[in-house]
Amino acid sequence: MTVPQIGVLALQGDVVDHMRALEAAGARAVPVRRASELDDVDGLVIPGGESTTMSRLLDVFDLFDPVKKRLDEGMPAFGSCAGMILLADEVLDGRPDQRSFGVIPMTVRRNAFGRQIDSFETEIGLDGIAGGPFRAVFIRAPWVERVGEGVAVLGRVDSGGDATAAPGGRIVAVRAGDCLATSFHPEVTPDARVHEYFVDMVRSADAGPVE
Ligand SMILES: NC(=O)CC[C@H](N)C(=O)O
Repeated sequence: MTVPQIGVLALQGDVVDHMRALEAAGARAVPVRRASELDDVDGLVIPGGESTTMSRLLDVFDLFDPVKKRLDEGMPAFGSCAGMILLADEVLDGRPDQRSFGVIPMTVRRNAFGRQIDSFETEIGLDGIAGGPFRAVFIRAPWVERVGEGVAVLGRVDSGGDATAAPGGRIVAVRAGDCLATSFHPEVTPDARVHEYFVDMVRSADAGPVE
């Protein structure tokens, strides 16, 4: 597959920015609003927005189970912010009725930075992404408090002396197999490297494991 077709879950959130970033990264981007539209995609982006609302809309549009099925079958996915929350298998400070796909074994705390500062930008290094630090934009962002087996930590934010943070800072970017998740919003900056990284993941998933 030279030009992968990547869906952006288009129920709510910053869909258009992700589509533009995916196209800039060499993919064809399509919005996904109904289950049949999942059939044609090689990967899926779950955008930022509000995870509680997205969880509800996934049920209303009968999309939760079809998306979960494709994810369980190994479809590559990238979740940013609310999308990260939707990929987690444990959500703290969530609403009791909010659901997530549970494909990345990690504990995510919603609005975690909110108690310190609502929205902020900072430069962070990302493992596997060359070319120097990445300008990361955090908007009522979650952080990751636990990563399970098979989850690689790709990026952290300096926790500014926060004694409850793990050494090295709060985890804000992870990869588990063909799933990628960031607390921040790479789609709002012109730097397409995170989307390029995901597009490469989708290409290699299609090629299958290296023998
Ligand atoms: N920018 C975002 O996606 C914010 C996420 C939001 N706080 C949530 O819990 O879903």
